[in-house]
Amino acid sequence: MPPLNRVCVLGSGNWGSTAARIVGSNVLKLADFDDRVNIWVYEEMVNGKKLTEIINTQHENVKYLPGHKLPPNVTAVADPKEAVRGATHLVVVIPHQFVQDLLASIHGCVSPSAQAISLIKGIAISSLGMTTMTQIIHRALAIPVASLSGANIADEIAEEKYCETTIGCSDPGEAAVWQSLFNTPYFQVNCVSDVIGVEFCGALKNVVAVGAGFIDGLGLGNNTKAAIIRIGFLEMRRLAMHISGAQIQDATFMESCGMADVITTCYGGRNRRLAEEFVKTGKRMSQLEQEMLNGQKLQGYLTAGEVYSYIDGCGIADHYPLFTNIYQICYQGRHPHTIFDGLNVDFSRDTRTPPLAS
Ligand SMILES: NC(=O)c1ccc[n+]([C@@H]2O[C@H](COP(=O)([O-])OP(=O)(O)OC[C@H]3O[C@@H](n4cnc5c(N)ncnc54)[C@H](O)[C@@H]3O)[C@@H](O)[C@H]2O)c1
Ligand SMILES: O=P(O)(O)OC[C@H](O)CO
Repeated sequence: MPPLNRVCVLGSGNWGSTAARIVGSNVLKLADFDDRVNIWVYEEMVNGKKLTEIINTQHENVKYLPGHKLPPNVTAVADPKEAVRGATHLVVVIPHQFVQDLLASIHGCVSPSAQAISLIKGIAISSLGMTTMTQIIHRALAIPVASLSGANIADEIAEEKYCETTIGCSDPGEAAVWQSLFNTPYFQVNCVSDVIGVEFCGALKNVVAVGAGFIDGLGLGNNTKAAIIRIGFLEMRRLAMHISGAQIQDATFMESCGMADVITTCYGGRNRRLAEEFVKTGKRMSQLEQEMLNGQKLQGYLTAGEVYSYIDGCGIADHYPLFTNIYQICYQGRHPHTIFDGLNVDFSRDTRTPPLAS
């Protein structure tokens, strides 16, 4: 009999713990997967005890996903090298600012026949330009990497409220395996071949969420927020197409990872909530993150900085007035009302859809 596949979840925050809950339950139904699922936990003390010990005895991540039990076959491991040992399927789900350090810590420990999926919403800027998380993981581990992103507020999924998600995977066989690991009656997975398009959507919507939070903080209404969502969505698509061109499919933007995620994040996400407080209190985002999130991390204001450094470096910032305004409000002390400056951009030539025959 061939050896069983084994999953390791790298990350145990709000979404990481929720993903481990889903995968931990699904592997029990899959004959070719080992029941044991390791979850790498960035170790910390919670109420005088190690978080790994709490998870392994109470089967609950009391700090990042309180009130929801993890299946007992999910085992918390503090050493990332030990966590990935023997894993055939890596689920990478940590805040994007920590991914490089994590990958360095497991260098040489991952089986060359393993594969990975990134649930991270973020991008990175390097001398190579703007890179996605699947590209970074692939470069570090030299294994195939898929992406998963969608309108997925973790707390709602932990409560098993129906939603959809999108997996981007170029190999249909591997996509089917990832789907079997994640799909549940309340978490409906749709697979597409556009790996990078899925993750660009997930990363860039966090910047739009910051803009939506500014609108809420200014006390403006639903129509105004809808305008920011529409323009933000078009800037997301324009930037993704600019960077990866033909690799990205227009249809991806209509999946859960695209339009649906922009909507949910602009109404219910952490980035939106803290951006609203930023306007109301005048505090910095990093301070609000520390005060309000109990260790959870924001991606949106960091991504706004990364996006701006890229578009400014390329001399194309004037094609992205909303992203530029959000960056300048976050980092340069501009008043949130300036979010509307220069938003009358023509996006009509961005679509690749041919005109309908008359
Ligand atoms: N929470 C959600 O609703 C949600 C949904 C979809 C996608 N995501 C994405 O998933 C990714 C992970 O977010 P999350 O919500 O699971 O995390 P989180 O924000 O809830 O928690 C932060 C995590 O980072 C860990 N951490 C802190 N310092 C660290 C360090 N130096 N090195 C490594 N880890 C450290 C903490 O232990 C904790 O596990 C992000 O890219 C996020 O955008 C989140
Ligand atoms: O809480 P946020 O703003 O990090 O968003 C969470 C998810 O990405 C929504 O799909």
